[in-house]
Amino acid sequence: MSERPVTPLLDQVATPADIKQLSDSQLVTLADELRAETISAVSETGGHLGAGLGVVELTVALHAVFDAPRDKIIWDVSHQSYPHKILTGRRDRIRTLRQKDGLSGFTKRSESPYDPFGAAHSSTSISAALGFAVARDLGGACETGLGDAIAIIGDGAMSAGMAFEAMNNAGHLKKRLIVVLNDNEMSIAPPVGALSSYLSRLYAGEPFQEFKAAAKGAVSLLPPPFQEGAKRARDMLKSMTVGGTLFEELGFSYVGPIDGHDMEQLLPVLRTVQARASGPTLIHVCTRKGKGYGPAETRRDGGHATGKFDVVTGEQKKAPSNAPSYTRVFAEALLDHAAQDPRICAITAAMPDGTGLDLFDQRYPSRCFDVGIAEQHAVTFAAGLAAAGMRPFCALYSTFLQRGYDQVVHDVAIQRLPVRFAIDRAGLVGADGPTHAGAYDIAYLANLPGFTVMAAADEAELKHMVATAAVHDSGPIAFRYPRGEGEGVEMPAQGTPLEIGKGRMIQKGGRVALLSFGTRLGEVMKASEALRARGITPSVADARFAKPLDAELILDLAARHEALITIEEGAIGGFGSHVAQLLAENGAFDEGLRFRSMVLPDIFIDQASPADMYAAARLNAVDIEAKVLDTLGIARMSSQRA
Ligand SMILES: Cc1ncc(C[n+]2csc(CCOP(=O)(O)OP(=O)(O)O)c2C)c(N)n1
Ligand SMILES: CC(=O)[C@@H](O)[C@H](O)COP(=O)(O)O
Ligand SMILES: [Mg+2]
Repeated sequence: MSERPVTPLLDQVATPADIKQLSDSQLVTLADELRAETISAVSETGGHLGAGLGVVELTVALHAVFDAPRDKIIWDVSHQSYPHKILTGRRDRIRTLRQKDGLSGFTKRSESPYDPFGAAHSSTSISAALGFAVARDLGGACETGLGDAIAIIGDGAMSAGMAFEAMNNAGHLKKRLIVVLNDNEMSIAPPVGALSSYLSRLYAGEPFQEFKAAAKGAVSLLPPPFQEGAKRARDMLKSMTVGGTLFEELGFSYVGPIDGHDMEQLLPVLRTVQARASGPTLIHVCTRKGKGYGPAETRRDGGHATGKFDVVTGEQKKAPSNAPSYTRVFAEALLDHAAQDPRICAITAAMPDGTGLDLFDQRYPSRCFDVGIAEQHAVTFAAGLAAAGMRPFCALYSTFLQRGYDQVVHDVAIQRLPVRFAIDRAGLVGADGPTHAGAYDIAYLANLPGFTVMAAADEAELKHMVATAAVHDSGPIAFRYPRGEGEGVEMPAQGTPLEIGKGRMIQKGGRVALLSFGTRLGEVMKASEALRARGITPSVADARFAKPLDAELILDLAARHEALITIEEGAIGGFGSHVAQLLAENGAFDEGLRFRSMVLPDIFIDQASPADMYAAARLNAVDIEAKVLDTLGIARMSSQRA
């Protein structure tokens, strides 16, 4: 395959209207070209590859049959939306995907009228589509008009409670709503759970071929209300879905399963549903993640996400690094503790590899739980385990823990249950952008009575924090750490539990104290070096705890310096706010202390490299240096940034 594919039909498609001019056989060719273009683009940008490749035919078929943007095509998670972007006027920018100032890796309302609803967290599509459908029937207004609402949701995303809340409501409201269940038998990792087994049973040994043969007369293959009476249809449906499906019980007409890579099945089924559906309809489409690109198809994760790669060999182009990732440090530290303590168990919500718990699962499968995309359940399940004397580590990305917040408050904190929250991807994560930023956990956890909240300054600290959490039985405890590699510091042979609520002095200086919480400590030290060259040696401390605060350390810093500046990788309302409260309550401002708090700005920062995102957030060394100079009232003649 050449790096820049030859794409004569794709070249004719500026918008979906052009697709409607093509014959069915041309649509098959268009799909091939679209697949090649997707592979080529992602090879240059990196990103989510496998899911998009799995829906190439479905994307073409949807745009051929439905009338976007009037009809609302809503991609769940939307990591599979790159082919959709190529067909909807964004092909000229597709090679900017996930880059600074480029296209988002997800659907985004501000990016295109063909993205009626933004996403990146899973299982929201059916709810959103139902909202559009109900608004349409209530006479709502939208610039592009309101037609059909079509949610495309994966089998992994379908396992989340929110999808079922939406199905439950949709089945009750009985509005015309189309759900395409894209079943590739994959989440990021192989899917888990009873629903996954159920879906497999729905098509185990099922008659794709028979369906294909008969698909041209698809009306006769479809269930009421699409077609009454055709014996052949009834017989076929019987063999496809013995005894009615769960979806039918929820009030949906169920169509399928069909082969989602076969236009001869997709097009007639979508056309028939488009022409005849009157209520909620679920089309069960079977696809393969990574379809049509060998290196993706053969990967364990179906090529879910990739760095830049060589199209011909599939080889990734990422430069190797010597520092261990924070995730790995966490995972290995937890294994050490689990070896000593059979009460330790681990929970992930569909991210075993991303959280490092795949290692735990290999070593201690009976104590490791992948609960699927179900963060709410993960938290309360962990609470139950804790209440019964286990020592659960609930390992979630900061951004996904947001979904389990009521459970954190109601099931964990109020009951003072010792659930250990290992919060990965804390801070800005780079190419996934604002939907995945771990920006809020400090604020939303440190405000909870009885919660202990830590942030690791480096990978050695992380090891100590895992040890701290392992023995902390008096209430909930969280420790946060970022995506990516550590600082390359020397590692202790084993972690040592930290004294709860005690920070550490890193360097003693004068005039200004820099109080860091988390991995900005490296930038703080760089800023300190730059300031030293200007004749200012700041004191530097690592707070380690946002809750409980080290009041003694902080008040002492306040008493001994003209200025105190906090730095954290979190939104307003977090560590700095707690420090401000402490200082105010203790009269530190009355004594004339100049206090500044460096936090993530009150905006959603678009995707870029983490360093660029931190530059946008003004949290890099140069910004810390500038803040010190401003705070001390020193002119910044040679500062690097105005
Ligand atoms: C709430 C939430 N939890 C976890 C994730 C991480 N995540 C992104 S895609 C994905 C797997 C989705 O599987 P599926 O819906 O089957 O789509 P596929 O990739 O197989 O097409 C997961 C777990 C997420 N985006 N949102
Ligand atoms: C779409 C999604 O939510 C995940 O695939 C996410 O992009 C993974 O992020 P990491 O690469 O940080 O594991
Ligand atoms: Mg899937």
